[in-house]
Amino acid sequence: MLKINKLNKKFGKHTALDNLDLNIKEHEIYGFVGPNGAGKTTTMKICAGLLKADSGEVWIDGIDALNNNKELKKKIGYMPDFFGVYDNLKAIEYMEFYASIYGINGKEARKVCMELLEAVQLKEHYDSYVDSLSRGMKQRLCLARCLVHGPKLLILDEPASGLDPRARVVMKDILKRLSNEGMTILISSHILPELVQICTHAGVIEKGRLVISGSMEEITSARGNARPIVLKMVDNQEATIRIIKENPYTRKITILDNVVTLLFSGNEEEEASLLSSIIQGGGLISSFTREESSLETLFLQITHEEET
Ligand SMILES: Nc1ncnc2c1ncn2[C@@H]1O[C@H](COP(=O)(O)OP(=O)(O)OP(=O)(O)O)[C@@H](O)[C@H]1O
Repeated sequence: MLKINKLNKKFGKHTALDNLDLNIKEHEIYGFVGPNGAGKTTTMKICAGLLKADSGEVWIDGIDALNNNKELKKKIGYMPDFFGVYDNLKAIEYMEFYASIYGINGKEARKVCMELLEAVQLKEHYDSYVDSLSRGMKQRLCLARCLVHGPKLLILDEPASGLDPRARVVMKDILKRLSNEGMTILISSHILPELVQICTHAGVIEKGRLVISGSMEEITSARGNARPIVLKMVDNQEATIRIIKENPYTRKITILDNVVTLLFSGNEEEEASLLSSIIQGGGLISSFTREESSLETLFLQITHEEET
């Protein structure tokens, strides 16, 4: 459904995309994960025909997307991370405005728009002003607007950002339903546990390159049995970190606030010995657990890793 070959984009001297390859098949919900500035938005904007690439190819449902903007627009629905809404319009007027852009008018527009409002759980709000809707509702309205012309590929840039947990669950359910109905979805997010729940496939992008891609199972097992030790430091962090770094079985260490994620090659005994030396060294920690390998730890490993 979406095939990207050797895509390149520079902003001045800065390389945003560096020979990026990506392949998403029909009906996949593909999570696009990467740290700030990795190139997610740039990739999505190029796929949506909003930004010119320097070189490379993008194929969407058989269309050469970089050279066929008109056909491309019919194939995709793009929801940006920051979206404008028309606050002085009612929800149904907002939808019908977008429908008219695609040549859908009158009774047909009303029917299509009401169906879509129902699909995003906003049917009862069809007559409400957009500015009276909550952030989650506005985001769902924006999603409904992206669907008005029946696209085959949805490109969603951080659709859950700024949403409270309940609104995220609603958004997730809607996306799952769309996928079950045949939609292919490319979705970027920093909220990694959420991507794990919703996505069938994922890829991690860093510095404009795809560093890993595949089904969720393939990805989480790709790094073997890299089950990290996660520990929470309460006090004397410097001593704890020094002791961990000095341990001969420490392979990689990631520190985010007071949480250390550690790739450790030792067995259970060596693990216990590490814990004991941290405590003897004056480190105060509130938890020390060996976790399952997950997309989140993999992401940390790939993107924030610090060689020891
Ligand atoms: N219009 C622009 N002009 C100059 N540099 C840009 C422009 N747009 C993006 N960049 C740079 O290109 C790189 C990739 O940016 P991009 O927005 O694609 O990253 P991202 O993965 O979407 O990040 P985030 O998660 O923060 O949204 C960054 O270093 C960014 O600063």
